[in-house]
Amino acid sequence: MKNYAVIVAGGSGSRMQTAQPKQFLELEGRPVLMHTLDAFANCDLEMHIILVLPEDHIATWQDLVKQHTYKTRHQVTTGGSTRFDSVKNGLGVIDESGIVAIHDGARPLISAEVIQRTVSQAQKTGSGIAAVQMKDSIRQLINGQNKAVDRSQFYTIQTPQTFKVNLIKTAFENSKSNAFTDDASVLEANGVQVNLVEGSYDNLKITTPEDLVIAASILKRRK
Ligand SMILES: Nc1ccn([C@@H]2O[C@H](COP(=O)(O)OP(=O)(O)OP(=O)(O)O)[C@@H](O)[C@H]2O)c(=O)n1
Ligand SMILES: C[C@](O)(CO)[C@H](O)COP(=O)(O)O
Repeated sequence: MKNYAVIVAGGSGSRMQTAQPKQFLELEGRPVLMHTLDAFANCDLEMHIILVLPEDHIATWQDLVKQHTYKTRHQVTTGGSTRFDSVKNGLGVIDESGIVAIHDGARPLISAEVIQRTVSQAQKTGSGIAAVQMKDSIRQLINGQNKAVDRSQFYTIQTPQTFKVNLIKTAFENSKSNAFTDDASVLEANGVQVNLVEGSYDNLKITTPEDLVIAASILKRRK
């Protein structure tokens, strides 16, 4: 069965508040996205990598590829106005059955172990979603009052979110909304229960400026 990775990097990174979208910013000497793509290229699953980029930043990426003499094989397609639309465009490139790992370009610290865990689970059950248990105490707002809740009942959801291709393509095609923040929710809304696997606390999403500092220090620790 063929393995695909759809790396979504079609966002504008508004919360990062930088001139360039965060996926192109430098992290330990290379753009964030190159770390992300290489994690999939080097994970021993022979993945066909599909990179989803904002239409108006394809030239930015091409310049970076030249500047870094970047050789990792990948296919580029354009994103849409929401994450859902970008994933749908990425899935649209795939015309064979197999397994697809959908991953945020903005999660450059993903490890081979977590990728492999999601792929194995998806091969067995149709889906494998990286998740970690909450570490903080949490409270829920109910009718304006905040109430303590049992954190052992809650997970923080990450990517990769990995699926059998036919299952997730059908869910995206059937969806009437594009307001989902992740792919597991699209499958669930199509009536299919999703399966979680252990993610990693290292697998942070670069969202606000301090995340870049934390990511750089994790990469230094790995050297
Ligand atoms: N239209 C969009 C929006 C988001 N993404 C991607 O989805 C991932 C997770 O989204 P998020 O962190 O929210 O990225 P942005 O939308 O770029 O950030 P922000 O919400 O701060 O603007 C990122 O890799 C982002 O590039 C995408 O491919 N297409
Ligand atoms: C898909 C995701 O990374 C799972 O944690 C997340 O939902 C996407 O990020 P956003 O900031 O909610 O767009």
